[in-house]
Amino acid sequence: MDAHIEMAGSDVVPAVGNLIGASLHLTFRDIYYTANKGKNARKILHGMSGTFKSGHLTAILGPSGAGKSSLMNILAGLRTSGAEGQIQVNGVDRKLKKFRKQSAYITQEDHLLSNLTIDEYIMTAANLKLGNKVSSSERKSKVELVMKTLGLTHSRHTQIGSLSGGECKRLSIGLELLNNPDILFLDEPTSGLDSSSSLQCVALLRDIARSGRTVVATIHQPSSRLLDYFDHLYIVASGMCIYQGPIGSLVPYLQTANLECPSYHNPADFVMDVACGEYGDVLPVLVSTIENGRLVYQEIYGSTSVMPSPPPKSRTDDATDVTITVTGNIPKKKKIKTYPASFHTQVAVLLERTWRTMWRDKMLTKVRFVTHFVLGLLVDTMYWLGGDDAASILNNASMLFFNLLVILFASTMPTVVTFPMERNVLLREHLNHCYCPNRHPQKFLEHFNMDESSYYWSVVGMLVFFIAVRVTGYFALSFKLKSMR
Ligand SMILES: Nc1ncnc2c1ncn2[C@@H]1O[C@H](COP(=O)(O)OP(=O)(O)OP(=O)(O)O)[C@@H](O)[C@H]1O
Repeated sequence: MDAHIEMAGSDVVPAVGNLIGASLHLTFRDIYYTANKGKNARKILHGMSGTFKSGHLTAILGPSGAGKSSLMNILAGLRTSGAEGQIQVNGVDRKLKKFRKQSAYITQEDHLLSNLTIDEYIMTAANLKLGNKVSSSERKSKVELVMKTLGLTHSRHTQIGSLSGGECKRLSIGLELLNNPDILFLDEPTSGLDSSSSLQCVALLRDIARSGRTVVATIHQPSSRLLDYFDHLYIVASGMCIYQGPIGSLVPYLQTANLECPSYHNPADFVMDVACGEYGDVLPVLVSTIENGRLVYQEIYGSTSVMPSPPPKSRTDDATDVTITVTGNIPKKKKIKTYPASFHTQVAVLLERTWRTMWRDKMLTKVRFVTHFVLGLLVDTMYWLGGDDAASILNNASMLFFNLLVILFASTMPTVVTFPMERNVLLREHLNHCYCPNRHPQKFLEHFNMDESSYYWSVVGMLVFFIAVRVTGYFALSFKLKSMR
């Protein structure tokens, strides 16, 4: 381990120890996933099972297009339509609403506002996620702890735009750690990082797992050094599980199917080649040996053991396609308070954040000033002396209407146009019940059967409509002015 990693490790372990997570074991059984409906339906996952234990860092490994992200999205509750199967937390069927509070999902790309410093970013997130019930001093100490945990204390006053890829990734992880999730899902946390930063990031994840959390990460082509940090390996090929168990047992397991990993060869590279079919059609053998993830390959005994079996009776949960078990009386629905921070706190915190980003983004602010000034001049020329005459009362009304339109569109347009880019951020925040627990952007698009291209077309349509309203308004007004003269 190089000096860089050791520094991160020694910084991280005691600090993470203070952020203890409840032990939640995640078990899933017979997960099927079909993308799209009707003619375009495509089966992606074929009855996968598995178990991810708390205190373990699990890697989901597999070639591109094998179904890693699909599986993780289903387990995280991000994807529900088209998915079937049973998902349990500590042997009890997953309740999606509760599970979203217990888990966090960190996407591959870091969607961070570049103008804020680490300090400001974490404090803003703490104010929103921890809410008013946690005192200001407690919030501050939690922020300090998270920064120390992630080794970000030294760069606390650096703006996000100037951070390295590794620091951005650690910040994304830190933001999710604030509300102390018990299960952490990470989609390709090492993508775009150099080997040293990747090791540092995975070492951090292992320390987080050691504090009693379940940490699951999809990973692409890990080096053998990186692989050593993981406790548990779950290998996916063509939507099925071909191995589940400790890293050290992978090579002996492959030997049972007459697949000999060459000496000094990275087992991860070898198993990827196997998964891609370079060693013949061995996938059915491997899938049936491990029973598509129902079994865990044991390192010590060189054998497989059966996962704890979930109870059989089930009905379909209305929020998901995943089945849930019915036992005894159904408890009365409790009203769950979705926002930790009050409405006023949210408004105040977000206004402050917006003000900071606007103030620091001088270029955008100048462009906005110029745009409004030019628009103001245009409106002025169009309605010049319109209000002097009582007969022009209609012009006054139309000017007020026009101004309202400008204010409305000018303020909503940036949000509307950047919505697809922001979608992942919203999605993540949605999962953590941060700001918008009931507004699921992906669901919103699915509901209206919209993909991103149709979304863009609707934005273009709105723009055309806006321009048409303005042009007709202008001609109608000049015609009216002429007829009045
Ligand atoms: N909505 C969809 N419609 C059609 N095909 C889909 C859809 N979603 C996923 N797929 C397909 O399912 C397969 C698995 O996708 P997934 O993103 O889970 O793979 P992956 O293992 O995570 O790949 P990568 O490592 O490249 O991200 C891919 O072939 C993908 O094209």
